[in-house]
Amino acid sequence: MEKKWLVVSHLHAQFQLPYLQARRTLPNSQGMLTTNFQLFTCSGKTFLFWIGPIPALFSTDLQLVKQVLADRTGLYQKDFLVPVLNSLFGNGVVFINGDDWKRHRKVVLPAFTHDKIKSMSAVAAEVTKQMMQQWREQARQSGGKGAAAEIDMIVAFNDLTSRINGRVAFGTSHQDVEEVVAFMRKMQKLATAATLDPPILWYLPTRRNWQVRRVNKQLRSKIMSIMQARLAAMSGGGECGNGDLLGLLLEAWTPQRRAGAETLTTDEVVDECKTFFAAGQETTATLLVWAMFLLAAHPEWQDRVREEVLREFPDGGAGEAPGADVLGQLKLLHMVLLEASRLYPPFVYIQRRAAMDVVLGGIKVPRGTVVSIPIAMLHRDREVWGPDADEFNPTRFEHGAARAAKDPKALLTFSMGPRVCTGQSFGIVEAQVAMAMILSKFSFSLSPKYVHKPKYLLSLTPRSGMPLIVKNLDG
Ligand code: HEM
Repeated sequence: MEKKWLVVSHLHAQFQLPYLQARRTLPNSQGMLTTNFQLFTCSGKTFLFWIGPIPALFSTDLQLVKQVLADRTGLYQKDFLVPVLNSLFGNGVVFINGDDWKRHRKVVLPAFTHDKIKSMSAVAAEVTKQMMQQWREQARQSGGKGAAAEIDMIVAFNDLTSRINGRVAFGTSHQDVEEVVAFMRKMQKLATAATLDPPILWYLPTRRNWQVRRVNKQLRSKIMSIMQARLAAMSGGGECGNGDLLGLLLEAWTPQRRAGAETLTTDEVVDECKTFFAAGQETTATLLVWAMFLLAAHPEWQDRVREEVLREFPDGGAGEAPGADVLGQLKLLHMVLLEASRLYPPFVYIQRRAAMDVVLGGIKVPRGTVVSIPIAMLHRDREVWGPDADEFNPTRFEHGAARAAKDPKALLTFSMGPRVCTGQSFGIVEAQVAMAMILSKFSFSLSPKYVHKPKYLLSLTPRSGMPLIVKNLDG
């Protein structure tokens, strides 16, 4: 085949769509996803579109996608296409490249060791216990039959993961943690709203852009004050580490970068704090929301998983964190989480930008081209996942993620290759702990008010909330 730009002419109408509009319309619902996917399969899996003046390849060709994600030579780089993401993540490990990325990754990786995940699961259990207490109270107050309450899972899980991530990042005792969390949530809301603006507004001094700057400044000064307080405690003979992310970052902190050393500047420490929260909070909340939705929509699976939880973790509601041995036995729960993350991946798309001219899947790709990787669509490819790709079928993960589809790397919830999610185990364990505890004490079903209309902004969430009727099993 001649190597040239591949332009699928009868998708011309789609090229006209501004990129973000396309982003909003493509994965809107299960039906919409399927329709668009058929459009792609019948017209080739890769096409060209434009983000303003920037050419972009959109591909559902798994082999091409793997070639991009597995690259270790720096051919495909991360890039902020939406400037507000810069305020949300800063120059943290998610968006930087090259030697800077290696240096940052080396500093933050110890935050994700087995021991750290173990202490995180204790925090997750404690915070989940508090949330369940609120649910019980709401059920009691509703006075409804069988002590049930309607609870919006989006609100509940964003609150839960904010508190867990805030405490894991900054330690459990610091009074400022709640404030940092509130600023981060504000920034996330502003960033989400900004993704809907026409791109030209991203660069103009709009009211929203001023707000972003203001909140970013407040956030930075709050993180700085936490850093100063920790340093003061250290100079008074206290512990620097505290075992949390901030402790690790402070160990690597020098106000000036020293060449060749694994050090972080002040701004880089602040940005890594923001990144830890921005990369891990909403993603894990989204995974929990969709897992609960799927179990509410498939009560037979809810019963099966609850049975497993009660067998392996009879003390679930008492608030003890299930240990690694218990989590290892919750196989059905793990399968359900993987299947939820396949059908509703929190990151619907990820992107890279070609750092030089390359040939990708037989297509000549000029330097600067964006490669857009639609994880949600790849996860529903019937050729890869089988004819039931659109169905909820956790048993496909019975023998692990690598054997669930025709290609062992087909599950891209956490991406793959050198830039794979560092918080993968963290997010999964957090979700396992919360789900195990909830399942052991509550049953849940979809509220009649629920409307199935997923929308994708920064993550894939239900457009009008996720109200579930939650029933206290203890009556
Ligand atoms: C269910 C939860 C999560 C999902 C679905 C998820 C998904 C992802 C994906 C798809 C990427 C790759 C992004 C890209 O290539 O552009 C990524 C990267 C990353 N994630 Fe997660 N993530 C989750 C939880 C977390 C948590 C809890 C943390 C930390 C607290 C975290 C920290 C990171 C970091 C630091 C990166 C950047 C890695 C690098 O570029 O070297 N993630 N995540």
